[in-house]
Amino acid sequence: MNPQLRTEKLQQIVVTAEQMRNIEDRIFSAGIPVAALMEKVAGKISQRLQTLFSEQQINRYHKIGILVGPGHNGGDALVIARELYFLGYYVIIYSPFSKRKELTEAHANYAVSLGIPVCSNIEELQTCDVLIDGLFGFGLERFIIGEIATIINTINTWNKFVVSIDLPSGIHTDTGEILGTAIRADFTLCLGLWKQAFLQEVGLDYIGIAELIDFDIPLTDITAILGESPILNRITPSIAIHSLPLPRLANSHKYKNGHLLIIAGSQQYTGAAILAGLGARASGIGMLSIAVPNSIKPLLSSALPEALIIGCPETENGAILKLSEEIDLRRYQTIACGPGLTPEAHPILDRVLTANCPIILDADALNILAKLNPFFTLSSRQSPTIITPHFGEFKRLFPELIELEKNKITLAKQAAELTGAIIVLKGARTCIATPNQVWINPDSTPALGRGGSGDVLTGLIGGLLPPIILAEKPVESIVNTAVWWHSQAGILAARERTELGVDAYTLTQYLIPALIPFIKPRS
Ligand SMILES: NC(=O)C1=CN([C@@H]2O[C@H](COP(=O)(O)OP(=O)(O)OC[C@H]3O[C@@H](n4cnc5c(N)ncnc54)[C@H](O)[C@@H]3O)[C@@H](O)[C@H]2O)[C@H](O)CC1
Ligand SMILES: [K+]
Repeated sequence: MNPQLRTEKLQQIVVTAEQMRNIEDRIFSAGIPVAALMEKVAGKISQRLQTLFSEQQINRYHKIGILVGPGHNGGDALVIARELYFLGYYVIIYSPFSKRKELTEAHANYAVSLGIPVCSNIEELQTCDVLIDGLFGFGLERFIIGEIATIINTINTWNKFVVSIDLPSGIHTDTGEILGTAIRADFTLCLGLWKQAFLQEVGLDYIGIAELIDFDIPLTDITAILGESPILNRITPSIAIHSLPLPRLANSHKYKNGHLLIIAGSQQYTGAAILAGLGARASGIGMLSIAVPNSIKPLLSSALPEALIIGCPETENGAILKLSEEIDLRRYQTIACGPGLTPEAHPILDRVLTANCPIILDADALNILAKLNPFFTLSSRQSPTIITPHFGEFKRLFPELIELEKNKITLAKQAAELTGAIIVLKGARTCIATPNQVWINPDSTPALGRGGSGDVLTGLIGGLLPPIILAEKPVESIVNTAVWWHSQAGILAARERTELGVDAYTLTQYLIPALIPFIKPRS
């Protein structure tokens, strides 16, 4: 297989500890000796460490401490210690365990025979410039307590540059939970396949920058364990780009690119409607209509001159009372409803739920939905429904699920199964769940954690959907695209303006620039 295609495919795959073990068992039964695989893997890590060290201006005069655990994560660390030693680095080994797995023990003995220094007291590592964490990998099976916990806590207080092998020691491979305590890494080199922990939010602050080290696991072995269409997937740039309605047909016109209706805003939250409109603008939507309370129509018209702004009767407090007579829901390929509505706009949700096109419900539409028996309401819909809750909104919608389950990925999947809706559970690792599959957006930025970001996303999803509906393609892939694109815009904006400089309006201005590097110009 072409190496680029392989890399692309691997970036999409996610495994649990059990699945990794099963895949590993298959390759061991096929004939590769465990020791040979460890050499190969640790050799690749050593190569990557050399480039990483030079990026970090770490040279052979710096001292590198190697933390060695009892299992094969520790074995990897010892092979790395040996390779770095041969390359001329100043390494020192520390292994606070009386018992080690046989192969790990053999590598420890060999390292000693070579004269690599070993220390017996954690304090001796305090003079190191870098620490390589090989205490535990995916074999961590219980809480870390006692002396090992103290060692990890001590290391964390030093603020050294730490590179973890496979996972930061102490992180649960599947849930990302901290099992008592965990190493706070600056960099984590995940081995072979992405473990679920990297897509969970709880462990993110411990993982640092994460990178996958491919060690040539045959794709057939991966497929044998995960199946042809795995349930859990990572969104990759090429998957996201592939679903965009590009290039446009040469004879395209506005109606071919679809018509979106956004129902949003109130006197209190005018900006939410504008931000959703600007999100939709970046999608390239053919026709954009925005229904708002009458009194804010002039503001919307000046912010979005290309859109058709429809003023609606409003309540005393300036929320939409009912949709204007001129709105015929059959005219749109998608309706996005919610940003800035306020709960007073509750009568309009009943009407939106009757629409025969895909609908996106966000913000106040979700708060209103929470009071309407969400399971029944959503599962009664015939056309696709996309809901975009953050965790707080999700809790209000599905309190029954939260009582039984903590894992966000599982929660989103359960909600999708029970409602038939596409659940976009927003956060640092947004997951998009349908009844059959879950996709996770693996890259984002905390810069997006501020008011208005979600309104932009709702508009963007809304604007991307109509051409997909007209082309009769499945809707979920474009939802993934919108989530990925939105966070790429945040990442680019944060890079150019710092993490403080990404207000929601600025974010809308980065949507197109974030896409440009990924799009081939029409030749
Ligand atoms: N994926 C692969 O194909 C390869 C993985 N490699 C590396 O091996 C580890 C997994 O190795 P394993 O020996 O199964 O597990 P660990 O090293 O993570 O540790 C298990 C070891 O630790 C003991 N233990 C577990 N929990 C605790 C605890 N809380 N306190 C104390 N001790 C604990 C347990 O009893 C075992 O003895 C993987 O991550 C990779 O780094 C291969 O090198 C290459 C192929
Ligand atoms: K580790």
